[in-house]
Amino acid sequence: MAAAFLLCPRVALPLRRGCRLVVSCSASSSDAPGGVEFQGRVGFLGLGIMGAPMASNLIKAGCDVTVWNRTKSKCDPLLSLGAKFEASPARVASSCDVTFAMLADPESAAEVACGTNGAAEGMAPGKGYVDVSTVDDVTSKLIGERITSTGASFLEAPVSGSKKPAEDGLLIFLTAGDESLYKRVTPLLDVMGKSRFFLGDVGNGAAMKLVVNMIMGSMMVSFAEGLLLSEKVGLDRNTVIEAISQGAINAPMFSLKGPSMVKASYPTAFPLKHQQKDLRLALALAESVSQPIPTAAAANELYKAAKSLGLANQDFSAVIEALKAKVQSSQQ
Ligand SMILES: NC(=O)C1=CN([C@@H]2O[C@H](COP(=O)(O)OP(=O)(O)OC[C@H]3O[C@@H](n4cnc5c(N)ncnc54)[C@H](OP(=O)(O)O)[C@@H]3O)[C@@H](O)[C@H]2O)C=CC1
Ligand SMILES: O=CCCC(=O)O
Repeated sequence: MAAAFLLCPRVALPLRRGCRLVVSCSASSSDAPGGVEFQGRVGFLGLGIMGAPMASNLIKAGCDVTVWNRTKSKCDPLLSLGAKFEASPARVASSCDVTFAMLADPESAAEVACGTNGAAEGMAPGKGYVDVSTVDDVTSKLIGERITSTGASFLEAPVSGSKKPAEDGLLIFLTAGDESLYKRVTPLLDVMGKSRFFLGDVGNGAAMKLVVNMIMGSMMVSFAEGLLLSEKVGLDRNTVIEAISQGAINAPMFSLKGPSMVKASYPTAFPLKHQQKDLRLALALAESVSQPIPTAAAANELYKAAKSLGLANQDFSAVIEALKAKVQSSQQ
């Protein structure tokens, strides 16, 4: 799809009221060949590592975007790009046609949607709420029920892809819920992402996201073990990374994170605390259907150990430090 964008660029036409975003590339909006358009005002709640670049891409595409963030100063760069500000999620929702939310975890996603001055208070028939945070299916259903009780529509749409894909508009949306809202926001998803899946009922998007991140969390631990073993047996770790990149277990994550892990540097793209949250939620999901996931359970213990070493806000690749600490404690 990225290649298709090169051949068929997206066209953004801002109007006086709201956003008239015309996606002229049928490859990016295959369910409406010949182009689809979104008309209306767009709200964005939560301007962290992911939310800020996603909202920024919507503004750059010509959308009329209104933002809110708990820490207000994080709105400033978006306001400089032309965003409007409202003082609460409820006010954003009542002034916008569709509101996106990118919050840290189930607790914050539920609070921002359903709490006092939360988005639900500003919702009404004809409006839509799209939660792109990574949460569990139970939380997503709770948010969905509260939003739809106002007559508004709800779509869960967690994303694969990290800080750089968010900046580059190359995320992967794993959506579920109201299909007409999905179709309505397709042009917006295609500004922020390179692909999208519609998975049916609310909960399926959350479950898909947790499965993907469960695999990713275990892969990272296995990679970290490999790097430490390589070092112990005298192999050059950068050569190990290069050899991996040529073979069947090649993954962009290894080439991207490996060189900085060798240098014990963990610039944050995906915070370790969020990876541990996703493993915790995946374990609960597996428990709910009596599915054993012992490798993920072991990986989760290492992320918990890394958090207790003060690494919660570092990149999740810092989990390697928990393995190093294990070696040190076994030598004492
Ligand atoms: N980073 C990544 O690579 C990816 C992250 N995700 C998921 O996306 C979500 C956001 O991640 P990311 O942007 O990295 O996280 P950040 O920690 O950078 O941002 C979290 C956001 O949630 C807000 N927040 C936290 N607690 C509350 C609360 N109690 N009330 C209101 N707002 C709150 C923060 O506000 P404040 O600024 O005030 O702290 C901030 O806007 C998470 O669910 C994560 O798992 C998904 C894909 C990739
Ligand atoms: O939830 C975070 C996912 C990070 C990624 O897909 O690279």
